[in-house]
Amino acid sequence: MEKINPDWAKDISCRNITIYGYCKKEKEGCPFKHNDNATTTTTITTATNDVSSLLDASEAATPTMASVPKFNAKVSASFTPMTIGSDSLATASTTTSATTSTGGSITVAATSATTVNSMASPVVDNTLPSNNNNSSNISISIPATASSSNYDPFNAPIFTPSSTSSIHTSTNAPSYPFPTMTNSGGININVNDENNSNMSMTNNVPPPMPPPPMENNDLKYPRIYPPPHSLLQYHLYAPEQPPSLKSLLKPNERSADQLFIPNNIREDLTKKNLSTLQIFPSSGKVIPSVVQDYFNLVPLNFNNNDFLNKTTLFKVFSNYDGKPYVLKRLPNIDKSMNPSKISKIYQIWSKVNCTNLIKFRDIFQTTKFGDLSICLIFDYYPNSLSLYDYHFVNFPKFPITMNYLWTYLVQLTNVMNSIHSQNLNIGNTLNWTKVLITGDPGRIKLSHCDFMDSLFNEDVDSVVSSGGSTKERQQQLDYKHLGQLLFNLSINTDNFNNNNTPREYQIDEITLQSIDDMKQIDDKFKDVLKYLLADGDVKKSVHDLTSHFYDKMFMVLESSQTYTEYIESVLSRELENGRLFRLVNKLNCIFGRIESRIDINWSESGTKFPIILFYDYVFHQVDSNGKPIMDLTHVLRCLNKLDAGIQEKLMLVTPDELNCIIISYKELKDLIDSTFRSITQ
Ligand SMILES: Nc1ncnc2c1ncn2[C@@H]1O[C@H](COP(=O)(O)OP(=O)(O)OP(=O)(O)O)[C@@H](O)[C@H]1O
Repeated sequence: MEKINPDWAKDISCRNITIYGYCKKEKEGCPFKHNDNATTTTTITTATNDVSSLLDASEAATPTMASVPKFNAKVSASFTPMTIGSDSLATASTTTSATTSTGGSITVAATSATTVNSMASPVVDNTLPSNNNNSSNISISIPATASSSNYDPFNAPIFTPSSTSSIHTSTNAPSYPFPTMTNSGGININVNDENNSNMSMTNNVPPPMPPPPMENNDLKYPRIYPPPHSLLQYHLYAPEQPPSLKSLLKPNERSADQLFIPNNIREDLTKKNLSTLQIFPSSGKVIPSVVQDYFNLVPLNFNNNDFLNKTTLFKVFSNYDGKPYVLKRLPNIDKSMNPSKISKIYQIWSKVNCTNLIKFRDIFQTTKFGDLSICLIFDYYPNSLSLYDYHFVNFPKFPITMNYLWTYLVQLTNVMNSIHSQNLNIGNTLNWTKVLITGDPGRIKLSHCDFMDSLFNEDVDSVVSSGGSTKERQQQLDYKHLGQLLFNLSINTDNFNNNNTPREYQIDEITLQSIDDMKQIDDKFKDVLKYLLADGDVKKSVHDLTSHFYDKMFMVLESSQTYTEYIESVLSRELENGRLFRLVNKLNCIFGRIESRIDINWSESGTKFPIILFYDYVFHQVDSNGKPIMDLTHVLRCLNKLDAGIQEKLMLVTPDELNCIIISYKELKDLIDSTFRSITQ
């Protein structure tokens, strides 16, 4: 070790004080200055090889945070391997093996020259004295208060997003289709706007909502939901290639878009997520903010222009399990309704489990809407459209083909079978506004059964009466309702080409002749319609019904399975994302922690130092001019090798290129795993 000149050392603050808050060798004759703890600007001299003092000091008591300089990863361990013949490679190759880590397998090579401990170099001032070439005097500014560690997120001022978009103040902005009323928050909601009562929603994604006119400007919530800046930009993803380029690809080649989820599926799922997460500026008066166990009410049937007195649908979140549900409110309930009837309805209907029926979850009475309402809770299927909207209203319209008709028939037979087997009936809710399309290919769910009838008209015991003639008659009527629905869809297939409102025929308007007259559907389907709509004493059954189209059930099964396999293959492309995300999370959890700044294990001679170098090697690559490089292939390759824990070795070099570590991915993986485990225990 070089002898230290006490004359100049006495004016220089001891590095151990800076790093650890005290110096073990102070009483043993350490020549550096020790009585200057209060200063916030320190000078470190690195002209010595005093690594041992650094190590010794670490064995003592825990230093205080305030005296510890901030570790700056950016200036510590970023290295890009240079081309052969460059200076740095020459430096690296002339290194001599000096120390070995505790694991025994991590080789640290160090030059005879002394290095600055980058762990202890927070804010570099670059005020290097020009008269001393061998030593690096670096001025370090330590903030008087460690701002990051003192930050208290709970006491920080609340951020209230606000938008300056002119749309908020525009007097021409369309208003809500709700009754005019003023609430405590100053929201003025206007119902009588004819232009807006038919608010069209492509794929049922509500457009960004324009704000209601404000009475005062003190409102603290964002006025557009979702805020425009949070809408995803789909075009940022790999666009599909034109067919001409696609055909040039060899069988083993892939274009960028083929490596990811197809754009249409991603867009669809993203829109669904967006709808699920959408919130509404509830003031607590017009729409209550909490109803029983449910909160964040967002109206779903925007066309409802008698908001207070009609049945209303809301998307809600459950306070119990955090999932989204649909709350259907039946207003103005008779106060004399027996609560036991309500609970019986729940017991009966919640038992029905069928993939083609939206699950009924809960029922309760509430006065939160200003009257006595009954609320029914169902599963929520974002962006689902009724058959009517899907085929006749929404843009683009989907033409009704024979395949759609068979698919619908099979699925609706399935739901009818499930409901009848529980001794229940569907009722007249089996129509094209209550059957929802929830996905491809033509996946449908019945959204609602006749709860109203059960609640208001029937004796609740008749709802469960088994084999009773009333129930049987109602079940037989379900076949007619199914026939009516399918007939209405069939007869309006041509409606796709014109803009006429589709005509809805009542059961008694449908004749055998009108079925025969339909040119657009095949004879087999006509037979099914005739069976469903036939009058007479013959008792209809699901068994007899399916005998008319059992071969079509195979077709539906086939298309459903093919689609499932397609979706599985798409899913498998994204499989690695989760794995790599977990790995990146793991790395970020252990890297750059405040406590690691004072931990000797994370110092240049510590066992964890390879993690710092590896992190910079993966994410902070620079080119030979020091310019940052963004090479995702490099990142992916390194992370995959790390995850696999292969034996391949890599050389990690400190930014000053004076030290390097040769380590295998396997050793790195073990090191990262053990470090992660130690902080999660
Ligand atoms: N469970 C659900 N998940 C997602 N969206 C739904 C659900 N139920 C209904 N919707 C959406 O709400 C729209 C309106 O549904 P529905 O016709 O049942 O309500 P409504 O107009 O209040 O009914 P009613 O005719 O009883 O007044 C549907 O077309 C569908 O887009």
